[in-house]
Amino acid sequence: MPQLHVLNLTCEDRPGIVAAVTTELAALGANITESSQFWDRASNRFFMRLAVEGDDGLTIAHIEHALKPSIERFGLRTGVIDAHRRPKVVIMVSKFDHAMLHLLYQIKVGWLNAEVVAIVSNHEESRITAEREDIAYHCWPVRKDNKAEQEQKLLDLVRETGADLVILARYMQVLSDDLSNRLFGKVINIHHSFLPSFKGARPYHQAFERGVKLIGATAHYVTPDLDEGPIIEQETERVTHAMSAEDFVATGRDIESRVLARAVKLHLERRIMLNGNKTIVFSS
Ligand SMILES: Nc1nc2c(c(=O)[nH]1)N[C@@H](CN(C=O)c1ccc(C(=O)N[C@@H](CCC(=O)O)C(=O)O)cc1)CN2
Repeated sequence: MPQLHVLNLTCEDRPGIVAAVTTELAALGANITESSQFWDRASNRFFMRLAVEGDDGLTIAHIEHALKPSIERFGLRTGVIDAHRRPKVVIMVSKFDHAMLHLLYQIKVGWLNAEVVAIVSNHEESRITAEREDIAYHCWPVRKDNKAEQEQKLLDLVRETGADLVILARYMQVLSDDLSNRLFGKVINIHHSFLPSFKGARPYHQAFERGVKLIGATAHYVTPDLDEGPIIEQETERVTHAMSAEDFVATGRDIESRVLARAVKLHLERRIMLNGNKTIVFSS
């Protein structure tokens, strides 16, 4: 079966990067099936994503070895994954399970290529879903006096399962600075507002009180600063004066679910590259 790998690379921009990299891949007999690139003029940084198909003997090590000349010449930072490998994810949820259920459905129908290795919650509400789906469930209530202990359990779980991504699917606890930094780039949160508006808890009620005409949801990487992480995906929907805050909540559920699932798919397909506190998204 032909091997399919995804390659992300970045370096300071200068002429010759694409020619050099594609020549090295061609020498491996690899075929580039998709190519995306971006030059950030402000930082003079170059970013590229390549989908590379090769014969059944092609490995990540072969690709990394072939790119060594360009890595040295241009100072490339590279990431290579086997696109046939099924990424492992941990889903974290509190009481509202709509975004988690949507992820499980999108995995079930094959739209999202991922294996849920565990569901973690600070409440018992979703245990029945996990048992139905035959997924390990960890209920770790968080209080001020046990936060560090509970967060260490999450770090251990990520290490033991080899999870590639932690998804905060309406998990309503603020992760500590240490945990956020240690897992930076591996934790995606869905915030139930159109950031940067209405950060924090109860954004729909904030929006209702403000009298907005649009509400939305934002998927972002988690950083120590609440709701300030690099934005991956957003969507909005019109609301009216006749709608209550509860109507906002109901309208927002589907937006949150769609936005989070799209962000997770983009991440697992290595279509997102971090650029400072922003993201570059190489959509399909
Ligand atoms: N380090 C971070 N942790 C988390 C982030 C983040 O951006 N950085 N996002 C949140 C999710 N979230 C909004 O999207 C959010 C969650 C919780 C709160 C909050 O104020 N929680 C209270 C407790 C609430 C409760 O127990 O129900 C608190 O932690 O004191 C605000 C926003 C996930 N974590």
